[in-house]
Amino acid sequence: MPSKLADAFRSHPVDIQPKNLHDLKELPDSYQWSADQDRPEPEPAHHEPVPVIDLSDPNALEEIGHACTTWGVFQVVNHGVPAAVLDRMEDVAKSFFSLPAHQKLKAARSPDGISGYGLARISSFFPKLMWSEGFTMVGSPLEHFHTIWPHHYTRFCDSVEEYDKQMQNLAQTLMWLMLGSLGITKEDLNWANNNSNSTTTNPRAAIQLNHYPACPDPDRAMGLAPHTDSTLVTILHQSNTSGLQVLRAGGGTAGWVTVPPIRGGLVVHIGDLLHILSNGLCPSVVHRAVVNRDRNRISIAYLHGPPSNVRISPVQKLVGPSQPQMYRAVTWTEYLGTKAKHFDKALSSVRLCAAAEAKDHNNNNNNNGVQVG
Ligand SMILES: O=C(O)CCC(=O)C(=O)O
Ligand SMILES: [Fe+2]
Repeated sequence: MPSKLADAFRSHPVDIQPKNLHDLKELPDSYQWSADQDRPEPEPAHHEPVPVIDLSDPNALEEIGHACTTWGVFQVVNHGVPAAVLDRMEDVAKSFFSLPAHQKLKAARSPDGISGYGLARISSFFPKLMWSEGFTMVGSPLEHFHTIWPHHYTRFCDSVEEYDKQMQNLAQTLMWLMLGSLGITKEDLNWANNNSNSTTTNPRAAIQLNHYPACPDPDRAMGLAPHTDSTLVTILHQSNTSGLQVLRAGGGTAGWVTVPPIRGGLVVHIGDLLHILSNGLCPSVVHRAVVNRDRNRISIAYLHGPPSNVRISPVQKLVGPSQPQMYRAVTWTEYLGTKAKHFDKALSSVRLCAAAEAKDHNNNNNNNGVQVG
């Protein structure tokens, strides 16, 4: 098993080249999703909105606990990350995606690599292509940026570094709030207390830039197919154009719910590793991105995971006679490899006990048959 994050996909190369989607007047057949392939359908008229939590509110802990155990997603405001830092990062993404195709391809991700420009890796699990392009950064983007912008790379690198620092702090804060709401303290998780800041040699995060160009036939296209993130938590900044939808499971209100962009707000997704850590108490949210006719959309995902040598398993405090341990221990790199191989079956492939069948949200009957991974 590879131990470095950058090696996670060595055994599962994906070689699908991005195509230039700008200026296409019609949706090519290879991008036309049918209804049984989760083509975006209208949102249910009455549904609860995704919770918006003010981190400066004294009730924030309680609200986070509720959002984590029910939705697996929430938005945060008053989170302390300056709007200018978000704006500068959005500028990096816009500057990159507006480059001509041949320039972007200078930073192409290799088929078995993790960093660089390309289509979402999950494309290989679907018969149709997604209407998007992405750029993934694990560790410093310096090499790629130097190639693309020989004269301006320092400015762009600085914006990424600043964003990374702010997001790392916020991710830690959110993790402790989420775990705190489940009664987990720092004493229960030894690895999480080690705050050695060796992020360049031992990345605990990836930054994923996504671009969804305006689309001539948005109702038949898919920006990013339904999936769960292979992280502890993901913090998502979306530009002022909506597109993110989360799957609300359960009862009469089941369906896709749009997460409207809030100026300065950030979306927090629970990832599969936090689902494992919480012994299934917190669902990792199934989400997707839809596209629209007139506007380009940018999103920036900060994918936060554990240090690469740490094996994530259910916290012992959450395991007992009535709550058997649901998952075996996995490192982040191992889990990424498992996801690259099994996609929507990745969580069940690390599951230990039958009780998990009933509890695991990804296996319930209300998920409308979508692919989760
Ligand atoms: O663009 C979005 O809103 C979703 C992006 C996303 O889910 C991802 O990068 O994993
Ligand atoms: Fe995602």
